[in-house]
Amino acid sequence: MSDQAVKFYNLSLEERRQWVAREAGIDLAEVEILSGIRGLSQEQADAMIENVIGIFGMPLGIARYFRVNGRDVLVPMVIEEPSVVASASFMAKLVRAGGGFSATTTAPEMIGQMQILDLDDAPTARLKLLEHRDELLEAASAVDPVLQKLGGGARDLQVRLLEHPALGAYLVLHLVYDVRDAMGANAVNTAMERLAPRVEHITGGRVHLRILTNLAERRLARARCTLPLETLAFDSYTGEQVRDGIIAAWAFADSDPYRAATHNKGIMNGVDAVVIATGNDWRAIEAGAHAYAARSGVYRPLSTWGKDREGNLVGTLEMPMAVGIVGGATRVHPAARVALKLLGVHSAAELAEVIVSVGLAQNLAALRALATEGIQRGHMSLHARQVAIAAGAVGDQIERLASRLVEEKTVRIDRAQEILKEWSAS
Ligand SMILES: CC(C)(COP(=O)([O-])OP(=O)([O-])OC[C@H]1O[C@@H](n2cnc3c(N)ncnc32)[C@H](O)[C@@H]1OP(=O)([O-])[O-])[C@@H](O)C(=O)NCCC(=O)NCCSC(=O)C[C@@](C)(O)CC(=O)[O-]
Ligand SMILES: NC(=O)C1=CN([C@@H]2O[C@H](COP(=O)(O)OP(=O)(O)OC[C@H]3O[C@@H](n4cnc5c(N)ncnc54)[C@H](OP(=O)(O)O)[C@@H]3O)[C@@H](O)[C@H]2O)C=CC1
Repeated sequence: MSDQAVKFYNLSLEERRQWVAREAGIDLAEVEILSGIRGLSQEQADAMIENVIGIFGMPLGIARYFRVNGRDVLVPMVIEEPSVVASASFMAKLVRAGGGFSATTTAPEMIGQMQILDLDDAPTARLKLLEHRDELLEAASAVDPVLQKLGGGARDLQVRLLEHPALGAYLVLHLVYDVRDAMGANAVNTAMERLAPRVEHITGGRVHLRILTNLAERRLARARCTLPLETLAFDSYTGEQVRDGIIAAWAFADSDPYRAATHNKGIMNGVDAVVIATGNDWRAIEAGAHAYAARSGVYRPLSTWGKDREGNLVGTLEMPMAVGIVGGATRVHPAARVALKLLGVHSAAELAEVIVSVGLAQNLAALRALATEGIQRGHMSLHARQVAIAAGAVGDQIERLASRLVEEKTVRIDRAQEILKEWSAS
């Protein structure tokens, strides 16, 4: 990046837009679309969902310093929570010193599920389906010739035998479908609905539900980073102390689901913000993440933290990442389109690699703070501006009041209101 030294957060909004346009080599007009100045129109919103009466705004910030697989990337993040964008940038800066994030993905394979009921003999029906595997895969691929031409289509078919007191023995057919650069829900759901009559014919049963699973365990994104001790030391904390503190914090999450839930929430702070900015379905990503975290039967952290032979801190994150760069709102929402351009990603896999890196950075930020000075100093000092606004501050008062709250170490709305009263009385 040409201008690493600039204190981005000290620039005015307009200067930040100009800086982003310059850095990313995109038109200022496009940055204005990303910024919402000329973003989603009422008419576009009206066509996206039902009963529209307007557009709900959210802040969009840019995380700096990310280097993913050797490529510098400015990351658009949509989030209402203070300190997330700042801490993502901070951790990306630290990780950069150790070479940046390395990220990979598996094939973009989603799984569709078909529930088959009213079977005379479920185990026999299962084998019959498997005997027709090739025919069913061919039929499923033929449903979407465009996807097939792009190299996607049906990849595998599995049949599970399940039992429930309400149903007795029944079958669940899994269709593994390569959806290329889409999130893929529509392609998979269409294929499942088309296959159903043939599956009923083969099994003699009744096909009930036909829908993809959000436990996209075949579509994983993985990121890792290595932090030398000198990048971890700060204030009175040595690199060893910070490293070991982070590892101990991770071990807590790895042995306690109550902590793992919060640990993973920190990861999702980063993941969701980019997923939303790019017009992707964050409920799908959330559902997949938590189901994956609980896949062993115990809810566990999605990341790991340990040390390598040289004593460096090493972090990894692995999670399902069903995101697209086509389909859904990704090409409909004008700001999502510019967000994808800013990220410079040309495939769903590349997007997933950036997102999982941001998730890992966010996890590192929270653990670093929790394992040392605690979360409140950094988080609350940035939260103070929101508290000031909630208390009724406007214009210049916001920054002034926020600074005073941080100085007093009392970032509370009642105190903010008191100060505002004092100011209006004087
Ligand atoms: C908040 C910081 C970054 C401050 O950290 P600091 O040490 O005060 O920051 P600094 O002034 O030394 O600046 C370091 C870098 O941080 C960034 N930075 C610094 N200030 C700003 C700002 N105003 N606006 C934008 N960026 C900022 C910026 O990149 C800067 O580098 P520079 O660009 O100057 O060379 C740090 O304390 C931190 O990382 N804290 C963790 C915050 C966090 O994790 N927040 C998530 C919300 S809490 C939560 O929801 C999840 C949780 C915690 O429960 C999860 C869990 O339990 O695991
Ligand atoms: N459980 C869940 O998570 C569910 C989610 N959804 C929603 O589904 C939407 C996402 O579905 P999705 O199928 O991704 O979206 P779309 O159906 O909008 O777009 C995907 C389609 O784009 C076309 N396409 C063009 N180029 C490519 C390419 N390079 N790679 C892949 N496809 C390409 C293909 O269609 P074609 O071959 O026809 O040209 C493909 O089927 C989201 O809005 C989500 O919220 C819906 C139901 C359930």
